[in-house]
Amino acid sequence: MSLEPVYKRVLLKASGEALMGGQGFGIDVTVADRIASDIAEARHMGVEVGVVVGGGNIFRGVAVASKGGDRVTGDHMGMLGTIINALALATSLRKLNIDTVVLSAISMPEICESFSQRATLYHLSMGRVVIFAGGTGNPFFTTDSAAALRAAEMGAEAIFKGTQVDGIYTADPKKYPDATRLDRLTHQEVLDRGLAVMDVAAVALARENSIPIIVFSIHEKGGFAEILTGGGLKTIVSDN
Ligand SMILES: Nc1ncnc2c1ncn2[C@@H]1O[C@H](COP(=O)(O)OP(=O)(O)O)[C@@H](O)[C@H]1O
Ligand SMILES: O=c1ccn([C@@H]2O[C@H](COP(=O)(O)OP(=O)(O)O)[C@@H](O)[C@H]2O)c(=O)[nH]1
Repeated sequence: MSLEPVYKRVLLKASGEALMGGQGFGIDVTVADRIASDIAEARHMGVEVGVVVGGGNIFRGVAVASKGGDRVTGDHMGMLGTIINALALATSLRKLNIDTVVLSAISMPEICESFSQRATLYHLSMGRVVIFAGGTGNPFFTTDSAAALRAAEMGAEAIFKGTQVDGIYTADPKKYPDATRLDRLTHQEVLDRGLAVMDVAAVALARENSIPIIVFSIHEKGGFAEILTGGGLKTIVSDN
């Protein structure tokens, strides 16, 4: 029995670290395949899906800068990492016969299409999963900000932040095991309480555009579909 989804058009943010699985670096194909199967389930329910993939499993600009490298070059490396991840996830989706297109914020026409809002809306209307690669295309930003930006551009009803933990806690649960999960917050509360599950710029952009953020664990098989039908463990960030 499959339940009706509560949402029709959503943006899923999958962190690069999630794709790494148990490895120290790179992409674990079994994890990419599993995340793809969750996205396929959403498509089979008729939900239109845009995906922003992170790149933290390959490079982070700050890590390059902390070892004496140039931050902007480091961020360029990070953004290229997100494109590698996007191609891997697209491959996993196509293995499941899910029509998928990669749109990159950094033009590389031999490899994938360039991002535009017009292309995004066209591909969504054709029933394709749209994977947004290259973050925002600018250094000093994150793929969380790209998620908020693309969600606004595609008219997503909500941002689904698939992460290592099953919601927003009173403090980072990895550092504070006594922290408790919060069911509901406003964007302003996330900012005021410094709940660092998503960066400030991303939360502020989502707030400006009245887009709810739903934080859930990307590691639960079938979790995305469950959250889409209104169930599952999660935190909802919304102003109403
Ligand atoms: N208040 C909080 N509630 C939940 N997670 C938090 C909180 N503060 C920090 N975090 C951390 O934020 C991480 C989620 O961000 P995510 O984007 O998945 O990871 P990364 O930034 O490494 O890519 C969690 O793994 C968690 O350790
Ligand atoms: O708009 C963006 C998005 C990403 N990045 C770079 O790409 C890296 C990987 O992205 P992110 O850290 O957001 O990935 P995630 O934490 O989701 O794996 C970042 O550290 C930045 O160096 C960037 O410069 N601009």
